[in-house]
Amino acid sequence: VRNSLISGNETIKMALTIAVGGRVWRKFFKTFPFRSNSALKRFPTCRANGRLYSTSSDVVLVRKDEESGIATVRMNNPPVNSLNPTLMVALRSCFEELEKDKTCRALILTSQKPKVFSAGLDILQLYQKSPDHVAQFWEKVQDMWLALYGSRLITMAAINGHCPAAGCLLGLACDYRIMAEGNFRIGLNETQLDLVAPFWLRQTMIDVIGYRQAEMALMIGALYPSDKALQLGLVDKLAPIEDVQTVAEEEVKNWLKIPDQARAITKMASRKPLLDELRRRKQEDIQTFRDETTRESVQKSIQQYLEKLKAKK
Ligand SMILES: CC/C=C\C/C=C\CCCC/C=C/C(=O)SCCNC(=O)CCNC(=O)[C@H](O)C(C)(C)COP(=O)(O)OP(=O)(O)OC[C@H]1O[C@@H](n2cnc3c(N)ncnc32)[C@H](O)[C@@H]1OP(=O)(O)O
Repeated sequence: VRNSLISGNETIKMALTIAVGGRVWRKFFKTFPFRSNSALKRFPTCRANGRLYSTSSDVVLVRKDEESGIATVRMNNPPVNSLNPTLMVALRSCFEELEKDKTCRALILTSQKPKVFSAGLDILQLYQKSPDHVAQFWEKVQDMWLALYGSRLITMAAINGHCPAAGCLLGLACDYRIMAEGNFRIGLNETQLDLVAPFWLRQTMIDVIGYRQAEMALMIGALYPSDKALQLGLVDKLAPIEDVQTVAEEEVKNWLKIPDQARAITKMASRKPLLDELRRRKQEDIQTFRDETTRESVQKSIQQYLEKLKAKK
C-alpha cells in the first residue's frame, strides 16, 4: 500500500480539483478528508486568534501571527511534556482548529520549556492500567497523529530539547524539523521499554531516514545526539537552542513562498496511503497496543524503566 503512491482515480480527482478553480479547496477537502466533524465536537476547542491563547487546561499555548498566518503551538505540560490524555486531546483539538482556520498557513510545534521538547508518552498511563484505559489512551495517540500528519498546513517542529519516542513521533509527523544543537537526543527508543513501534510510526521513520538506517535505529531503540540526527536526516537543520524558534520562523517564511494549494496537494499525495491505512486498521492497531502493553513481561519492563528514571536523581 505504502509504495503505490496514489491510485488512478485519485489522480483524476486531483486533476479535476485543480481544474475547477474557485471551488478548489472544497473539492480538495472532499478528496482528502482530514478530520471528522463529529469528533471535533467532543474535544475542547482552542481558538488561535492572534494573541497568546491557551486551552482550558493550559497544556497547549497557541500564538498566531495574523499577518503571516503562522501559528506557534507550544506544549506546556511540565516537567517534561509527557503525552498524557489531556495534552494529546488538546494538541489534536488545536491542530484541527488551526486546520479549519482559513487564514492559518503554517504551524510551528515546540515546547514551552526549553531542553525538553517532549519525553514521549506518559509512561505512567501504561503501567498497571486496565486494558480499556490503555486502549482509549492509544486511540488518542492515533488521533493526534492523524491530525498532524494529515494537515494541509506547513508543519514545522522546532525541537528545542530532548525528543525521545512519541516526542520523535510528533517531530516525524511534521514537514520539517529544526533541532537544538548540543547534548539533546532524539529517536524511537521503544524497544528499550520492550515496546514495539506501530506500523505507521515505523513507516514514517523509514520515509524520513531510509530503510536501512530506520530498521537499525528501531531495532536497537537508538537515541541520537542532534549532530548525528542531522547526519542521518532525522532532523533537517540544527540551531543554538535559543535560536530554534527564530530559525523555524525563517524556514517557514521560505516555505510560504510556495503556493499553498500545490504544496498541500503534493503533501497529501505522498501521505494519503499511510493515513488511509491507519484509518482502515485503527481498531486492529488499538487491540495490538492494548494486548502488548498489558502483557506481564511488558509491564515488568515498564516498571523497571520507571525505576531507572526515578533512580537517575
Ligand atoms: C505492533 C505494535 C505493538 C505494540 C505497540 C506498543 C508500543 C508502541 C510504542 C508507542 C510509541 C511511543 C512510546 C513512548 O513514547 S514511551 C515513552 C518513552 N520516553 C522515554 O523513554 C523518555 C523518558 N524520559 C527521559 O529520558 C527524561 O525524562 C528526559 C526526557 C531526557 C528529560 O530528562 P530530565 O530533564 O532530566 O527530567 P527527568 O528525567 O528528571 O524527569 C522529570 C520527571 O518526569 C518523569 N518522566 C520523564 N519522562 C516521563 C515519561 N515519558 N512519562 C512519565 N513521566 C516521565 C520523571 O520520572 C521525573 O519524575 P519525578 O517524579 O521523579 O520528578
